[in-house]
Amino acid sequence: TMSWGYKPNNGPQKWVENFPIADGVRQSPIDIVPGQASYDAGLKPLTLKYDPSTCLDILNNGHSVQVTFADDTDSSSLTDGPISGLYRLKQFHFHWGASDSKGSEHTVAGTKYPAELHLVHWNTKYTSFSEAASKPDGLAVVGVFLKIGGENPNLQKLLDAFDTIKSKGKQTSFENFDPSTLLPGCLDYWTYDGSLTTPPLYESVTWIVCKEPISTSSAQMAKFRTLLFSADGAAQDCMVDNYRPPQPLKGRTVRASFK
Ligand SMILES: COc1ccc2c(ccc[n+]2C(=O)c2ccc(S(N)(=O)=O)cc2)c1
Ligand SMILES: [Zn+2]
Repeated sequence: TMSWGYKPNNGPQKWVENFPIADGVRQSPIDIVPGQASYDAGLKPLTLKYDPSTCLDILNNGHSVQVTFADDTDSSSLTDGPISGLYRLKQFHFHWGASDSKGSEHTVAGTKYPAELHLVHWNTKYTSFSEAASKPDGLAVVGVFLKIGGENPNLQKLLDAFDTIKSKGKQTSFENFDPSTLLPGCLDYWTYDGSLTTPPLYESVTWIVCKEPISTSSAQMAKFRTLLFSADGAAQDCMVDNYRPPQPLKGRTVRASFK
């Protein structure tokens, strides 16, 4: 049997067949409607402390491009914001479209961005990422939209590694990258209780979506589209449109850290 993907025969409309939680009460992504978000003065600013020496490698996992971090210490962490305790950075990855008109998972009043960055952190009240991944307060993912503007020199460091990880299963060492260089200047955010946006779709994510996008160029977006869903030797299948569309809010409240 084929594993899950983003095509008509194995994509988001089919995931519920093997992952019934796809129709759950706190699924992600969602359409964020700023006018309906509730400003919460109790929300703290995000504290993101990243140590570039924890950066390990860059991988094509067949669904996205992922940069993985050493998470055996608290060196790269998320605290404050809407969460309590300390969450360690495990990895970051992206979702993007076949064209600049689509690609993000969250949307803002129906607006799609060409891509979305996810920085995945796990709650150190649990002993590991794997244990945390299925707990209701196990993960916190910071989402950052990418919009078409000037070329992004920090993003380029990632793109320069893409030729060596073109196909599924390829990975290469990637050291001393500082993920904070991919954060917007303003860290105002929306937050809500959600899920992983890919199978197993665990309802374990506190979502923290930054209001301000970072920039990328059309040429840089084209570089993302040179990656392949397929492994070496298989028919070349361009890695594009690896995003899940927005899911029903089902009564959830989206809070804003800003007025
Ligand atoms: C069997 O247990 C797991 C647990 C997690 C898995 C996973 C397979 C793929 C991705 N993950 C992830 O960790 C994962 C999936 C989606 C996201 S997302 N796009 O940030 O919501 C982040 C992280 C399997
Ligand atoms: Zn993601």
